[in-house]
Amino acid sequence: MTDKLNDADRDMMIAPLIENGWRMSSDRDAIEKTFTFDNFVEAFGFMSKAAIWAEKMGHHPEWSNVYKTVEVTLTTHDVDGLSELDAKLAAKMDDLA
Ligand SMILES: C[C@H](O)[C@H](O)[C@H]1CNC2=NC(N)=NC(=O)C2=N1
Repeated sequence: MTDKLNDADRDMMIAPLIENGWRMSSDRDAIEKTFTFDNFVEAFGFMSKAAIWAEKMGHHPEWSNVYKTVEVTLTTHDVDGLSELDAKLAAKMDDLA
């Protein structure tokens, strides 16, 4: 099982994501990002591609979609907080968007 990130890991893996539009959740150990696309088809296309990666990784986002906006929250339920898997999935989502 993956471990919860320590402070040094957070500086290395989470800080760059924060620079790139991710934010810390205000109420739990999770990161969040709002992705905005040109239209619904682009938003849903992003979700389809991200879903395939998530399944491949065995690590799944909490997310919702309204028209061209996708709200994403990443955390690792197994450790009740952020793990390396969240950092990896966040970086992959940034690549796909
Ligand atoms: C057995 C399976 O790999 C686990 O239940 C995975 C599935 N996807 C998951 N996704 C997330 N976000 N957190 C988890 O702890 C988690 N656990």
